[in-house]
Amino acid sequence: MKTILIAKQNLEKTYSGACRSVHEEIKYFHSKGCEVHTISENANVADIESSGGIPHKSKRFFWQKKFRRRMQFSNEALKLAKKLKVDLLIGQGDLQQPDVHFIHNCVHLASEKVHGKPLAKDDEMYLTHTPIFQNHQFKHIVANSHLAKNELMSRFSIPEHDISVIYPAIDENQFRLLPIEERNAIRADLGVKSDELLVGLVTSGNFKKRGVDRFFEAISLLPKEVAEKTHFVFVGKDKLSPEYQAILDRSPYKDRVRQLPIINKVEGYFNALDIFVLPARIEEFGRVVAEAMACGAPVITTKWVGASELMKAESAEFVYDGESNQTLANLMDALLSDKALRKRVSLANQTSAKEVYESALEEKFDAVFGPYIV
Ligand SMILES: Nc1nc2c(ncn2[C@@H]2O[C@H](COP(=O)(O)OP(=O)(O)O[C@H]3O[C@H](CO)[C@@H](O)[C@H](O)[C@@H]3O)[C@@H](O)[C@H]2O)c(=O)[nH]1
Ligand SMILES: O=P(O)(O)OC[C@H]1O[C@](O)(CO)[C@@H](O)[C@@H]1O
Repeated sequence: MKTILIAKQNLEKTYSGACRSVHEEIKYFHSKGCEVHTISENANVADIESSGGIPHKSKRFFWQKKFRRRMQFSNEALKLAKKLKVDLLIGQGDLQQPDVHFIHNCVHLASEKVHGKPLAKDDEMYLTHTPIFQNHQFKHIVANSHLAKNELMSRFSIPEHDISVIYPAIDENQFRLLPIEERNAIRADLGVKSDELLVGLVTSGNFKKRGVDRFFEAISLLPKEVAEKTHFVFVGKDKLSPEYQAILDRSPYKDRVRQLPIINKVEGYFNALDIFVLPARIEEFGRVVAEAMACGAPVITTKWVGASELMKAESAEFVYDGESNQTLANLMDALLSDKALRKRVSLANQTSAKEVYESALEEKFDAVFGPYIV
C-alpha cells in the first residue's frame, strides 16, 4: 500500500477552492487503496476523515512573520513525510520540496493584473513561490488551467512536459439544475418577483481580483428599463472597502444591489440566477464559474479566468477581455433582454460543465499519478 502526504497550511476553510482541491486529491488516492495523510495548521478534521484522509496538525508558529511561518510549515511537512516514509509528497503552493505540486494561484501574474505592478521581491508570496519554480523544486506540476500552465512556462521557462492541466472538478450531485419550483422558491426568498431578473457574482473573497468594482460600474451603465427590473447580488466573505462602497453609492441603482452571506448550500444561489458574472482581473481557474454553469446559469466572464476555457460556441461570446465596463454592461443587457438566448447559453453551459464532473476526474488523475502509485 502506498503512503501519500498532502500538505496545505490551512485546511479549515470550506469555501476555499484550494481546500476543495485537497479533498479531491484525498478521495482519489483513498479510492486507489492508498493511505492518505494530510498536514495543516488548521483542519476541518471531520471533513478530512470523511473524504478518507488521516489529518495531522502541524505546530502553529503564530509568533513568526508570515514568510518564516510558511517555511516552518514546509519544514514540519517534510519532517512528517520522512517519519511516515511517504511514497508521494504533494504540495499546494506552500511546500518547498514536494514531488507533485498543485498550483492554485499565479501570484506574480496576479500582482500585475490586480495591482498593476510586479510582485515585490520581499512579498511573502514572491519569496514562497519563486524558488519553487525558478529552481525546479518539484518532479511535476498540476496547473488548474491552461492559463496557469502558460504563465508558468513563459515566466519560469518550465518545460511543457513538466506541467499537466487538471481542471478542478465539480460534484455533479451538488451542482445541478434544480426543479423549477425549488428555483422559484429560492428566488422568492431573495425577494425576486416573478417578472423580475437576478444577476449575481459569487466568490470566496478578494473583491478586487474578482472585479466586483467592474460589476458595480457596469450595473450603472445598464439601460434604465433593464436595471429597474433586475436585482444584483454579490457573495464573498470580505466587507466592501470604502472605495467600493463609494462606487455603489454613486450608482442610480444602488438600492437594487445587495451582498448576500456565505451559506452552506451555495448551489441555491447559482440556481436562482438569470446570469452569473465574474469580471475577474485574474482567476486561475474559478470553480464558481464551472459550478454556475452546471447549475444552468448563463455566465459572463473574462479571458483571464481559467474556467472560461470551458465555454464553447455561443457561450464563448460572453467571454470578454475584462477592460471595458461598457462591454460588460452590453453583455448583461443582451442576456437580460433575451430569454431565448439565456436558455440556449444555459443549456450549452450545462453540457460543457460535464467536462469537469467529479466522476470524470479519476481518469485525469490516473494519467498523472499512475506512475507514482503502482
Ligand atoms: N459553501 C459555500 N461555498 C462558497 C460560497 N461562496 C463561495 N463558495 C465556494 O468557494 C469556492 C471558491 O473557489 P474558487 O472560485 O475556485 O476560488 P478560490 O477559493 O480563490 O480558489 C483558488 O483555487 C482554486 C482551485 O485551484 C481555483 O479555481 C481558483 O481560481 C483560485 O486560484 C467554490 O467552490 C465556491 O462554491 C458560499 O456562500 N458557501
Ligand atoms: O485560499 P486558500 O485556502 O488560503 O489557499 C490558497 C492557496 O494559495 C497559496 O497560499 C499560495 O499559492 C497556497 O498556499 C494555497 O494553496
